[in-house]
Amino acid sequence: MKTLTVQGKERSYPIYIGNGLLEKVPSFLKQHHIETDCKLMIVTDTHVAPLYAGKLRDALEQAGFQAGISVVEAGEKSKSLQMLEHLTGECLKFGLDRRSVILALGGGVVGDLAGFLAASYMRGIPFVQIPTTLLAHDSSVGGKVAVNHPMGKNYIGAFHQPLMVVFDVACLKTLPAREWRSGMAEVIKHGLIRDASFVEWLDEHRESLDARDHDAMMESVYRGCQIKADVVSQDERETGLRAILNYGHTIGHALEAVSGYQVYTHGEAISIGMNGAAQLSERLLGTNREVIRETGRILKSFGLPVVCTDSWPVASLIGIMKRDKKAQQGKYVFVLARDIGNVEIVRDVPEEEIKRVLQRLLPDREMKP
Ligand SMILES: NC(=O)c1ccc[n+]([C@@H]2O[C@H](COP(=O)([O-])OP(=O)(O)OC[C@H]3O[C@@H](n4cnc5c(N)ncnc54)[C@H](O)[C@@H]3O)[C@@H](O)[C@H]2O)c1
Ligand SMILES: O=C(O)C(=O)C[C@@H](O)[C@H](O)[C@H](O)COP(=O)(O)O
Ligand SMILES: [Zn+2]
Repeated sequence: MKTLTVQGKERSYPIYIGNGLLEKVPSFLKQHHIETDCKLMIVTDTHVAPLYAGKLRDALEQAGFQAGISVVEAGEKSKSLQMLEHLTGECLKFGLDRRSVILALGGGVVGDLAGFLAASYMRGIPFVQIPTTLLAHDSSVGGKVAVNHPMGKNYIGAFHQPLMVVFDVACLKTLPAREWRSGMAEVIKHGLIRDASFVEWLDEHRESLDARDHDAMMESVYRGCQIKADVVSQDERETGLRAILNYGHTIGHALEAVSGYQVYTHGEAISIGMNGAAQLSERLLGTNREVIRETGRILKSFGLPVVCTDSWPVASLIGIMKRDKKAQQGKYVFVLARDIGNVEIVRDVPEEEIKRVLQRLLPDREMKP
């Protein structure tokens, strides 16, 4: 097992990464002074529940804990206020109090939703992130928890750091291929924003990663989490540096929202968004063409899309980007690439430049005005 630490302003917490860690959750809880008289609620989704919820509950019950299970429909649609209200009712019925702990067992959807439940239940109770997707190496670390609003992604949320993150890489073996690839987008993102040698490593280990070789999974999750933890430890609440973790997200979030969360996975949208951001970088920072080519090449080599096959109205995309959380006084803020492994935050990006790049990402001219 490997361990990383996220240094928070008020509190630090560990990220445990290893094989077969689900069974160890009870002992991790006890190490963190969660005693068996604290009620637990496992929040999970309809795909993950039959695979891992029983196993986790059995381990907890054997150790003397009392744990309920709440299952939400798999998919982004569950990141909603309605689902939050439903889960709050489940917790009340099960008798959770302020000493209780929520266990988020699943991908980023469950992590964001159950994390926000923990942030708001009785004004805040502890929670543990137990990620089961590759992408959740990103979402489980850093304490951004949220649900979506009909007008866009993650508009209703909080910063609420978990008690710990327990990443059992064995869970990744059952992940559908498309979700594996989607997770690779955020792994690659971590390399692109901070560590060119990690991008090289990913490139060299593509075959073992595609085969989900244990050592390759461990290394990619470890290095991805390490970069995320390092950034979050320096800027927990996104007052500056942390915004670099949003590379590809200004366009990516707009694509997810415009398509009603039905067409792209988060990682696919972010992949297209990173290609768009790389292209903007050439225009606005004079970044070398080779960086743009390399960005597209590495994403494509992991089976990720870099352009849209469906067409979306540019005006709608622009409208959503205007409401991006990084935007200030109506000005677009983008994370742009100087080089592989080196990005910067650029304020006041001209709308014409964004439109120009969108034209290159979209297939059908008729839909573009
Ligand atoms: N909070 C953050 O910092 C942060 C960071 C990145 C992404 N996110 C959010 O994360 C969400 C995307 O997360 P995701 O890609 O994990 O999606 P997800 O949670 O929807 O999981 C993807 C799919 O895989 C299934 N699944 C999960 N684990 C499985 C397993 N081990 N075996 C088989 N199937 C499994 C799920 O049921 C789902 O159908 C988005 O809402 C995104 O906005 C948040
Ligand atoms: O942790 C962060 O900070 C990130 O930006 C990580 C992103 O991968 C993630 O998708 C996050 O949820 C985006 O946050 P938002 O503030 O743009 O909604
Ligand atoms: Zn993301």
